[in-house]
Amino acid sequence: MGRARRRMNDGGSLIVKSKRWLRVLPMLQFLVMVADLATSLQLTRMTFSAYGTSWTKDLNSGNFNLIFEKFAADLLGACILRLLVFPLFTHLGIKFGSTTKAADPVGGGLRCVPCSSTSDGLKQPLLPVLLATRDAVAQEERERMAMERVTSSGWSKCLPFFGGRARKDGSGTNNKGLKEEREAEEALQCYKDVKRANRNKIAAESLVFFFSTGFQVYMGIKAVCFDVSKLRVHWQFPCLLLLGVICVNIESVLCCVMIESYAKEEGIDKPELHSHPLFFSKANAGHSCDLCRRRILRGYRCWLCDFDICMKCMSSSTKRAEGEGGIRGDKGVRNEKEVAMKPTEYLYRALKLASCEWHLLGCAFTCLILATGSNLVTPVVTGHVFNAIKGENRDEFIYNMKIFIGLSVGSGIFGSLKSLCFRLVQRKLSFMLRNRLFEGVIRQDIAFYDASQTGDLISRMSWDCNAMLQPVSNLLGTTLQSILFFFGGLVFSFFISWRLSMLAFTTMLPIIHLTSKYAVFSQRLNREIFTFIGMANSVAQEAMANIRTVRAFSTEDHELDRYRQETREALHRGIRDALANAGTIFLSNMIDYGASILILFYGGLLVIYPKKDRHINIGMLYAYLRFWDMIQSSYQSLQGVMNSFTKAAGAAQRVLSLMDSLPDIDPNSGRLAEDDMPWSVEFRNVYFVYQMRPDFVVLKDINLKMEPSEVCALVGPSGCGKTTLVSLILRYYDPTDGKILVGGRELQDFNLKHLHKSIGYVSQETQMFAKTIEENIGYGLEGKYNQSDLIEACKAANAHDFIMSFPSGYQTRIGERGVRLSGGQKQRIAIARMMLRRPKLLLLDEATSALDAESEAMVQQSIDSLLEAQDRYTVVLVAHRLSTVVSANQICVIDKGVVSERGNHETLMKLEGTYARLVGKQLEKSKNMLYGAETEEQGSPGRGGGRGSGMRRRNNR
Ligand SMILES: Nc1ncnc2c1ncn2[C@@H]1O[C@H](COP(=O)(O)OP(=O)(O)OP(=O)(O)O)[C@@H](O)[C@H]1O
Repeated sequence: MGRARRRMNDGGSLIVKSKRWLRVLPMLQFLVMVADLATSLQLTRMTFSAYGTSWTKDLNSGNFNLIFEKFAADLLGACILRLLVFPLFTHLGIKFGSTTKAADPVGGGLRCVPCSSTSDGLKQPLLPVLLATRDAVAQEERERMAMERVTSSGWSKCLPFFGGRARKDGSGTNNKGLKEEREAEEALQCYKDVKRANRNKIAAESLVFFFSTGFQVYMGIKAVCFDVSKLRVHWQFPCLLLLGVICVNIESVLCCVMIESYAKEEGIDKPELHSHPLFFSKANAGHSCDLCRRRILRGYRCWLCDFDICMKCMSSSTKRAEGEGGIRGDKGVRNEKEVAMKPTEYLYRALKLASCEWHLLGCAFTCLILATGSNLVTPVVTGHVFNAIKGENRDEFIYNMKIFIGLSVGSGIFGSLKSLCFRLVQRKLSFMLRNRLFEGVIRQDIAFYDASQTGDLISRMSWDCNAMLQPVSNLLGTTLQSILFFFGGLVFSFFISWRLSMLAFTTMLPIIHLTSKYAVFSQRLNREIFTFIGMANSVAQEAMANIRTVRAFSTEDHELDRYRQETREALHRGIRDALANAGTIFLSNMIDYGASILILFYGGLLVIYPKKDRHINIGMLYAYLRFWDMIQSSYQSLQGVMNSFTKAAGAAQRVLSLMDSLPDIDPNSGRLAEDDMPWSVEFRNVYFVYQMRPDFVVLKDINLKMEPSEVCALVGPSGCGKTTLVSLILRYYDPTDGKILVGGRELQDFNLKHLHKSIGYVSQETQMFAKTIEENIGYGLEGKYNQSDLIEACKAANAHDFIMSFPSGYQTRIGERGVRLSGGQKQRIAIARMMLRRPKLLLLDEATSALDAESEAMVQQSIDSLLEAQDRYTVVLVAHRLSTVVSANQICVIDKGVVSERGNHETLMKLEGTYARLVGKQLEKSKNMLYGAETEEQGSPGRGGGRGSGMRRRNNR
């Protein structure tokens, strides 16, 4: 971590460490206090020089007004009090608000382990995994033999009494359960400590704001009472007073920043699990762990990017390797630190994105400045109009009205032009961002999809894109406008009446404090709401995708409950947010109205009872009120932008991290496959481990050669690794160890996009698009085939006839994932799709598994004709039905990830090994089924047509 940190590991507790930049804060505070003291000294000196020091005389004469004015001159006293109070509260806030314990009882000494590189994560585990597998097998064998010994000696009956295996297992689980329970208890205790510390922090900060408001009120009263006409230089007093108010504000803000920063709750750094600090939280009750997907009651949470992790995964440092979520390439989980986003970085990226529309932006900014300028001058002109009305001055009235109309028209035109330009920029950015994000998603390695959920990705593409872009237009439009309004309003209002301003500004600080506290609270709640809605969407998406299974098992209510549970959680948080929002609005409105009352009351008095140094007219009072509104609303909108800005930085990280992440297997690099190259495929000492199952070696030391134009069949029990071999030829994954050669050259040297053009693949699960049949068959070949090619391919796949039986023929739309077709029809379309591409290397992974006997016979016929034309294709055939593979040149039997037998049908039958056993079993099964079907047909002629025909079909298979 680049940040300078001092960490102490104190028996599982974490002492808060300082950051170098924090040392600047006390120095800054000291400087501001010196400036404050100097200002107060000067103000006091001026007051004494104006009034003299004989206020005891006034006390005797009972001139209390004068006494107060003189007493109010004692600004030095207030300043000294500030110098004591602010540091004291800061100290108390840091002392009692510090989280000396981070809620990490489970982390122990693990948390600081640096993650140097995750890219070698896949290479490393292989040896340990192999050793662990060997040990596990040996252990299992030992246990089995021990059990056998016990069983053979007749002790098995006594097992329950002697405990034996059952007791061992039971106690193990118990111990584990107790440990987890203890860890959860400790985490909860730490969490309570952290909560208490947070409460202390908030109390200290509130006291700081309370006192600073008091000091401001004091200065406001002083401003109202003080008679500047007694001074030789009139403008010095208000300016110094304003400087004093600014100092008070800076001091109180710095105090709070110091309390927040020094007593900040430090999250747990576990870079091997997540790139941001993690915080223990009870608030994520109901969330799912992003690694194991289990629901969690208590766990750890990243407040930056909505990452949740359960206690169990938190205590395991290797979980991330097999956990879901995160960005993962073919070489393992990406180190997200590389793309971690700070708000400043976000700002830079957002502006960089927007910079391509510089001409629109330039136009928008010009319009914005013109529109804001007109809006700023309008209240003053309105004031003059009122004054002209009150003074019944017709010429002045007409003159000011003309200016007013001009300003209104100008502001309207420039305002709408500004909105148009910013909106256009936003739309164009949205278009660009979405396209780039989809490009970023679709180019990821297949390993990325093994660990991702479609719902999450879709949410990134919709919610996160919106959240990221929202402040871009706000930032460009509203922020600048609000800044101009805010400072312009301040300057104008100060010029109209500095006394009113000093009085009115006393309410600013409490409003800032209130709204900023609410913003933090609301931000947390809103993040949780987003998470719950995302989870509800995932539930809905899953249910809709599997609607047939849902209907078949009548689990609609169950799915509805799951959905409702997520939305209910979102609702509860929404209600809490609404209540807090209402409370904040109520309080800040009250304070705001208080300010307006003060302005109206004191301003009204100034209008009604003019004194020589403190008089304003009715028009200016009206203008002042308008400026005050302007300041208030611009401040509120600035705060809104800041909130969405922080939110957007989180969303931007999720979007940009995906956009920036390049796949480990780059499909565009490498040499092009020559047309006349020999299409042999060779596996040399290939090992393979799936990232999501790092403890299981799927392929072990595979050595296999498929000669050009040869048919190589892969057979073996389910789960032995046949499909994995095909995936490696397609380079969905790179082998964990060893090499794959195509045409004698390493597969990794080829340009994958080009290579795939020469490979035809029919997968186990046929994948269709919600398009027409023709579009599905010609997928990826747009315009590169003619109608006769299409029909020829379909005839070869025995698909032409059934396609023509549809009223719209090749233009029939087949629905999402091809739901309007049968499994067999889909498989035939997939075969036609493959044939149309005229591939050199055919990969058929159970290409006929979904076909009925008749269709299978037809498709088998077409595959046979393909296979017969051996001089054209090299074929890798995965099949469970051994009848399909009899004629293959080479049959490889894969068993538990190794090639156990190799040869043609005759050779393997002579070996009398696994293959012969598999063939025997299938023959026996077929015979039994045939026999069963026949007896059933004979025994119950009445029912024969129904059940018997089904049995016959299975038999044929
Ligand atoms: N994406 C994946 N992530 C983790 N493990 C996987 C993944 N795909 C497959 N596996 C595991 O790898 C092993 C081999 O799977 P594979 O699909 O290659 O088997 P197969 O021989 O083709 O099986 P079948 O004949 O049933 O299709 C299985 O144990 C499976 O659970």
